[in-house]
Amino acid sequence: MSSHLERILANTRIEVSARKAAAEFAALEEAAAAHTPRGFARALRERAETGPAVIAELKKASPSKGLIRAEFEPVALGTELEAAGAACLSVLTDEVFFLGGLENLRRVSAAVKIPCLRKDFMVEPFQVLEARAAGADAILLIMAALGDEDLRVLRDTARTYGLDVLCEVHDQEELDRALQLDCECVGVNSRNLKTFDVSIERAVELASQLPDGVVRVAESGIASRQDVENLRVAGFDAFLIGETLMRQPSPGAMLRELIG
Ligand SMILES: O=P(O)(O)OC[C@@H](O)[C@@H](O)c1c[nH]c2ccccc12
Repeated sequence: MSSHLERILANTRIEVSARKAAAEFAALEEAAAAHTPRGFARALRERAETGPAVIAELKKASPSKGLIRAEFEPVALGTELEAAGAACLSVLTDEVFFLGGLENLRRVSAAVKIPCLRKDFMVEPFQVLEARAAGADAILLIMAALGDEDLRVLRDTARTYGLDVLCEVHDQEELDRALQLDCECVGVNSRNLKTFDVSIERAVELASQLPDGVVRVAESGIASRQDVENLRVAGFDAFLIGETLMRQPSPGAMLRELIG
């Protein structure tokens, strides 16, 4: 039986190779050159000095929760969350499972000043070019998704394009691998992508293993100000929050409550 993650990755590979086959590389390179990456890790580190640094995620739907937000206007959401104090944004670009898209990233990134993460399942370097061309300032690399060699190639490509990397782990073994990759940010995902179980306690446990040199990001299942506080006390600098914001009529008001 294949896990949720394997299903998503299989679909991603098919879609990426189709887009790559149809791509106009000169136009993509031109769009990439027109976007100067805005220091995702730096923005988080600076914000963490004075309070919780939130990466607010624009997520319309997910395979674990189905439709999360029916009325989904990415630019309005992004600007609202920026005004409410988000340090960075995360924009889902997977179309099939998360009802996102690169077009959302392109529009949101152009409308805000804060750095934007391309949230997707990165399996090959072409997606890094796409990310920067769509205005991304950082990409996500999921340790559970790929072997070390593929991850290294993606990290090198991100460096070439000046994008920061958020390395996602959910256990000690993945954390050890992530540290070998030497990424700017390490995220502990409280959601197991193979089973979709969520456990914030697991993130708290792993926090003490994260070195000082990286931006420590707690991901998923953060539902209250108390959750943010607990994770902060455990040692996290930054908090990736999607569903809790997206379920609210006013995500900005909710964000103020979480960090205020
Ligand atoms: O909506 P939540 O529970 O606040 O979670 C946000 C984010 O952590 C989650 O969307 C996520 C974490 N890692 C991922 C990898 C792919 C897709 C999505 C994710």
